[in-house]
Amino acid sequence: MTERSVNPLFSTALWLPAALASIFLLIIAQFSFLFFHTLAEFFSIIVSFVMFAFAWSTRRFIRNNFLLFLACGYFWVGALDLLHTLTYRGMQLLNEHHTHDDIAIQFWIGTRYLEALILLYSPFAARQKVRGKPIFFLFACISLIITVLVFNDLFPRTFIDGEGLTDFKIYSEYLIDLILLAALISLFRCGEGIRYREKQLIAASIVMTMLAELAFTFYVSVYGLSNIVGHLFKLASYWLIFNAIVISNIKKPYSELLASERRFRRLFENNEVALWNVDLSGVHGELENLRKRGVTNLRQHLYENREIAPALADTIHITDINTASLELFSAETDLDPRAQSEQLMRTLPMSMFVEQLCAIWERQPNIRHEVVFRNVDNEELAAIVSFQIPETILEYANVPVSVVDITQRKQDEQKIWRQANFDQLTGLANRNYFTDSLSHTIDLAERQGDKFALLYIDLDRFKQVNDTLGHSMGDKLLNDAAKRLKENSRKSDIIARLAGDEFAILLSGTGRPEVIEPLVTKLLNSLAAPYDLSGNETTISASIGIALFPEDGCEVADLLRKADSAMYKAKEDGRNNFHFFTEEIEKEALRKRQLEQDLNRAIENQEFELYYQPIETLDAEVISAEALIRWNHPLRGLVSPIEFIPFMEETSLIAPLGEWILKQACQDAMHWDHHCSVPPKVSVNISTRQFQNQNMPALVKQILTDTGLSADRLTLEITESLMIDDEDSTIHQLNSLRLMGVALSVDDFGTGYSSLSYLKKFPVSYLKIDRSFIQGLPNCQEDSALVEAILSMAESLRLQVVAEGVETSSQANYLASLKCRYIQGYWLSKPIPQHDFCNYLNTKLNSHQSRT
Ligand SMILES: Nc1nc2c(ncn2[C@@H]2O[C@@H]3COP(=O)(O)O[C@H]4[C@@H](O)[C@H](n5cnc6c(=O)[nH]c(N)nc65)O[C@@H]4COP(=O)(O)O[C@H]3[C@H]2O)c(=O)[nH]1
Repeated sequence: MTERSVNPLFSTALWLPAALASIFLLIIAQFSFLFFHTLAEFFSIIVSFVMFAFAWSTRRFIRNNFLLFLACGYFWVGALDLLHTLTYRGMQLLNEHHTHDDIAIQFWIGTRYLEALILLYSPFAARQKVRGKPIFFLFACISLIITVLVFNDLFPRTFIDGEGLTDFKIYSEYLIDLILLAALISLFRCGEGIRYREKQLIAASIVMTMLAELAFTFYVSVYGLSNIVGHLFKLASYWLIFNAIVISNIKKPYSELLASERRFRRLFENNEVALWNVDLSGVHGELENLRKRGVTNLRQHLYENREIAPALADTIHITDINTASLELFSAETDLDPRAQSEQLMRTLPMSMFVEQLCAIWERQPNIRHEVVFRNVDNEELAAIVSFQIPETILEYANVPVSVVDITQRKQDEQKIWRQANFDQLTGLANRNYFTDSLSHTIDLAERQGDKFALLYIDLDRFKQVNDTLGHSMGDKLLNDAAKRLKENSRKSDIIARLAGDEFAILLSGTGRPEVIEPLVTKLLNSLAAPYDLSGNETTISASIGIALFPEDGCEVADLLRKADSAMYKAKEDGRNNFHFFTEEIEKEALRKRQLEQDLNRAIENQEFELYYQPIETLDAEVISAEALIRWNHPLRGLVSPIEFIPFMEETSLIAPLGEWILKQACQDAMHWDHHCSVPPKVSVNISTRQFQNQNMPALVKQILTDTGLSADRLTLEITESLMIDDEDSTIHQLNSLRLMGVALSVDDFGTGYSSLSYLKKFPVSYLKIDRSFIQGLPNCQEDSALVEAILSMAESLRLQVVAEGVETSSQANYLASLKCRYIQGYWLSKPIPQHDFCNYLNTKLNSHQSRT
């Protein structure tokens, strides 16, 4: 309900006392007019003084300018009314000269002018800043002037005995009524700062005063009826203004307090944050006692007297809790909340309580703690406990403490932290956590002069397990390997999975190889033991590189890199091995890094060039030419592919270079078409990596289309290792190439794997007997036997054979005697630059033709 909708003028509580008082005064008037007059006037005088007392004493809290202005004015109105009452005829309190009708009425008129003007100006005062003392002084002066005028007979006559009221008196009353009318209008038009309820009551009060003034224009005798009526109106007017100013202003703070209490109670009850009202007065009292006993450092005192803190904790009581608190305490709501809260309080950590005591002691304004504790169901909870230290002693009895349950947030944070720092698959630390720990261990070891070792572990040929048994089995193996690493390490060691099949261990507290070696051997042995992958028994080995702190480095990246390089060295040394980092490894790694940079630049600057080595029949007919790459190094001159091809195969650089070689070789073969009468085929070496990482049939098809070379002019030289991989995708790619018409040749035949069964599966056309078997011919019996066996096997499988590395005529003749049709080697020609190869072909053709 709005304030405007309640009209205070219709309230019985307002009119009933006024009506009763009027009846009472009317009865009195029948017996003694003087007594009636005195009572009626004293009522208004008391109202005026009470108004002033109330406004003056509350001016700093209420800050109501309107009220203060009115009250200051009414104080002096009351004072003048007192003079009016005391000078009334028959009062006999002053001497005879000063008590007669005219003097009392003069005071009356002067006072009413003052009152009317106060009411006229008060709405304007409501909008200004009113300073009490000057205003009070101003009204004091005006009242003094009126008093002086009246007592010195300087005030105009208002009443003449026997004649009645003078014109001055009557017209003054009219004028006062006019001023009051103006006050009424200004109250509603200008009184913006005044509450509507107050306005209504004051307006009614003004109307009553106006009626009173009118009544006072009628009497001839001061004891006449109109005088009685006028005084009753005045009584009503003062009663109304008293209600407007005093009662409503006294009621207001109480009703606001009540509303605010209700608001806060709602806020307390319906708050989603757990709120406890805690009685800290006991604690406060005890702390004050300690202070009085001369304790200056509470923390120190509590440390020296351990029993104090728990004793103080016992003085704390929870006086109130809200519903959110109940949820915090227990899932079972029928438990006694107060008992639960007391029990919960006891589970809060004492360290937190000591901190809070110190904060109260130091009079810190706010206290905020993150705590972990157990609720009545013994569940672990995390919460933020916070409260404000009260300003006054009284408030210590009721300190609101908020307890925000952050258990879920903590769990989420923990989960996120685990995800960010631990490997999901194995539960080991991840690279992030490991590098942080490494950095921390370095700092600590530097300060304490400790040593430690960093182990970099890589599983050998893990990819094969993954590819053959599938990723889930690969994951299981990684998991089992991680378990074995954990089982064979100390608790203090930090074990991490850095990526894929790479692990690392931080062995703190030891940097001595004689201690590390047995441990690493134990790790290698445990990793090499068979794994049961859902029925498939699999073995896998590992290679471990070791870097030592501080000998090998004092930086995280440095140590990791060096342990990694040492691990590669262990792999090169035959796997299932470990290697400590050495300077030589570093140099080798540096060389490789340099090479990688150089090769990258070489690809960009097109520093590569193709040479061709002919493959011929024994009667000198060039049937093909093998493309062999050379690197025109700006400083080193021509660099052999032996130096860089294996390295490029390790990195991803082989793909762009292999593509360039294939395209260039096809273009060169097309060039021979135009410059040689019998152009040969072209043979291009393709590394295993290219088949694994690229779609070779698509690439070959694209290049053949781009260059215009027909597929039957192209032979791809592949290694045995590619076929031994026996992957579906490889078989598929080779079949596609063969179907396109591209011939396949097995390079370095005989050096690879013992099983020859792959020859049945793969669509190969040529076998190239490795140079190492040709070198011993014709004298070495073993080589001769092997070459003979290869030739006879090839014949039965209908495969063509090329003998590589033929350097002498005796080798060539011997091969001819064995019916080997094709040969390649320095005996025929060394690899020739592309721009000279046409000459070679033409010369060869001429001599072949002249011979035939
Ligand atoms: N001692 C001796 N050596 C002879 C004789 N006849 C040929 N050679 C050398 O034997 C290598 C034959 O090539 P490969 O076995 O495919 O072995 C090649 C091949 O595996 C690789 N390679 C060369 N060019 C390429 C290429 O374009 N792509 C790829 N992927 N690998 C290539 O580099 C290896 C070495 O190539 P090169 O140094 O050019 O060495 C060539 C060649 O110069 C001989 O009578 N006596």
